[in-house]
Amino acid sequence: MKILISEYMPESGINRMRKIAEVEYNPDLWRNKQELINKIIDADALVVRNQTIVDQEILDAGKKLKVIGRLGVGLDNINLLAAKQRNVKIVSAKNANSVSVAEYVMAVILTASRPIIQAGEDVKKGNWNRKLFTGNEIYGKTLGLIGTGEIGHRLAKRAIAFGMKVIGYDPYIREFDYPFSETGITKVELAEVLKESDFVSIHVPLTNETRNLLSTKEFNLMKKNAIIINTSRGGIVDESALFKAVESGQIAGAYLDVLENEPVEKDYFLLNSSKITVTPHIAGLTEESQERITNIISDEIMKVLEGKESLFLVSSDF
Ligand SMILES: NC(=O)C1=CN([C@@H]2O[C@H](COP(=O)(O)OP(=O)(O)OC[C@H]3O[C@@H](n4cnc5c(N)ncnc54)[C@H](O)[C@@H]3O)[C@@H](O)[C@H]2O)C=CC1
Ligand SMILES: O=C(O)CCC(=O)C(=O)O
Repeated sequence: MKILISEYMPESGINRMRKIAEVEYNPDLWRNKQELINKIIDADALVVRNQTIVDQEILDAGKKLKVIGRLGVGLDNINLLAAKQRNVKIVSAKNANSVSVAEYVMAVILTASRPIIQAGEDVKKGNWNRKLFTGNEIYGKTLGLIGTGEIGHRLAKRAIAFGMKVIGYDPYIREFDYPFSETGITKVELAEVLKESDFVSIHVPLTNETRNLLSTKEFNLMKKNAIIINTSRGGIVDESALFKAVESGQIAGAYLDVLENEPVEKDYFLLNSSKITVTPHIAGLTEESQERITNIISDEIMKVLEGKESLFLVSSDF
């Protein structure tokens, strides 16, 4: 059997899978579609992160393909319907990086509120500007969540521990899975999240419905001091409209871990705003989450290839 890995995977997972199959590891393969097509022809399994676009053409080429392992959560880079039609199973690492993303968002909220890095740099210049670096408390501020699933409810728990009020919009959440009484999130409509929040954090998948979910109309509802945090997917926030909203002072700023087209060059227009901070899709990337994800995905791929039951199969009911 052959397992093809087209993006970065920690060595421990690769070695685990070598016990049952030949493993071809090429972390840059996602960049070259033709090479991926050539290599997938005799692969039984494919392992990807979020950069390999697994479209119909790739799935057509993968005649022997039985399973795709997603080293993470978001599935917007995989044509799920085409995979289902070809009986290719998908395993994903549900919630294995949720704590990492929740902690990243808390770090952003604290960074936006207290200029510690800037104050430290100023002191190194020989200054002692105490008043200049007066910050804000996050205690009593409102965090608005768009999407209250695995990441959203973990973030709520952490924000509530800091004394924040947490409201959330998620029309599809199942109360049975995530009881709001236990998560501490007050369930509201999207407009209320936008009107009431000091921080708006996005935690929904990229779908036809969520593409450009936040654009000019939505920014116009927001407070002037509000900060948008997007760790979810580029494409959910309309980037041109965001740039205008931030530069015109309609909202205070944005922290984006994800962009519509990744990676970007240094002249990318969003990087020209001093009020927008972009990080290179790292919210879920910690040593701990990577170990969890690697173990789950390598184990689950082997289970599928050996005909055993996997509890990490993505539902084909979409
Ligand atoms: N930047 C990073 O490193 C990472 C990014 N992600 C992204 O975060 C997303 C969310 O991850 P999880 O919380 O684990 O997923 P999840 O599936 O547990 O939660 C997503 C929630 O969004 C809700 N939702 C779906 N459509 C919606 C809509 N139109 N309006 C409002 N709510 C809607 C669902 O009901 C669900 O509760 C992933 O799909 C992925 O794109 C996930 C992990 C790491
Ligand atoms: O760490 C990665 O490769 C991507 C994480 C992510 O975006 C996800 O899990 O959906």
